[in-house]
Amino acid sequence: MIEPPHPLRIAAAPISWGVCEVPGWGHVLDAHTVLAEMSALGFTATEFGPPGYLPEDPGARRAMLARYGLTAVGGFLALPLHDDRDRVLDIAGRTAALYAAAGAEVLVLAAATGTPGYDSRVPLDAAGWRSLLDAAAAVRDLAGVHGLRVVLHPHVGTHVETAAEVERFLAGSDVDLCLDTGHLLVGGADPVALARRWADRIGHLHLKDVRRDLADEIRCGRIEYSRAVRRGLYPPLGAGDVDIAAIVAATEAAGYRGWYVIEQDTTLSPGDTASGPSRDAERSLRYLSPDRRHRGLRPLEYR
Ligand SMILES: O=C1[C@@H](O)[C@H](O)[C@@H](O)[C@H](O)[C@H]1O
Repeated sequence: MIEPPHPLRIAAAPISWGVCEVPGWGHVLDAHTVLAEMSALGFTATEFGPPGYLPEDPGARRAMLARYGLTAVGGFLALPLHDDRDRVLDIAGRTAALYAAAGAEVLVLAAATGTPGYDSRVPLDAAGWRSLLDAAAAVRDLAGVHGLRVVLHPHVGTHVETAAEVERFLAGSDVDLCLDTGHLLVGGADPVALARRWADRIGHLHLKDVRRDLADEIRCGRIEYSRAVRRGLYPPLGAGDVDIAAIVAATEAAGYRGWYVIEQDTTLSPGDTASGPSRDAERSLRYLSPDRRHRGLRPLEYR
């Protein structure tokens, strides 16, 4: 059993406190509350959350994070890459400028369908795929001008969702991957196998654990994605069916030195406080912590 040879760069994300880009997703806690919770748990970096959650002025955004001892990792941006290229590039360009000026490193792109939410989609045809791949490369170039790394995030209810679509994207593009362990498993991929096979294409990581029973129900169409999230699709790291330790081992062995963002997508109801999500985030942090032994936990096995 080996501990990783250097500290992992661990970061938080607002989605773990229910802050999501999907309209009507659930009760939204104010940003100060969420940042204070991250800080109290010892996080020193975070993703941004959806547009409008943090100040739109980059200096104000950076200062707000700094007030809680946090620096910027980057953020998630779901755009209909297959459609309306000018609009997509306009939004991506403005977002990249904001992210970079606020001190971020990475822009996490998803291939949105164009309809809100992630509960349904119609797969793309060949022409749609060509536009998607082309726009992803254009976003990568645009954001590169600002010094940002662009990665494509496979996501349920987007055009890069299933195992075959992830492979198709990787084979057809040189834009790297945000390996989101949760969405990959829900989409039917094996995140450990993928982490090993495409280790040199991983530009960013979202660590999620998943309940496989609910993931199977989503894939069979028995339950909508948003309902499965409400029913606890994503438990804290170590409490679900994803072999997180094997994934970290694979990426570390391949020389990955980027961020490990802990994400436990959740929804809150009116009246909910931050305490439930914070308890879960603490549990995930403990799962990843190198001093697990001192906390009475079994060391992670980095094979
Ligand atoms: O994985 C993710 C989503 O599930 C979620 O929808 C987004 O809010 C996150 O930022 C993203 O990283």
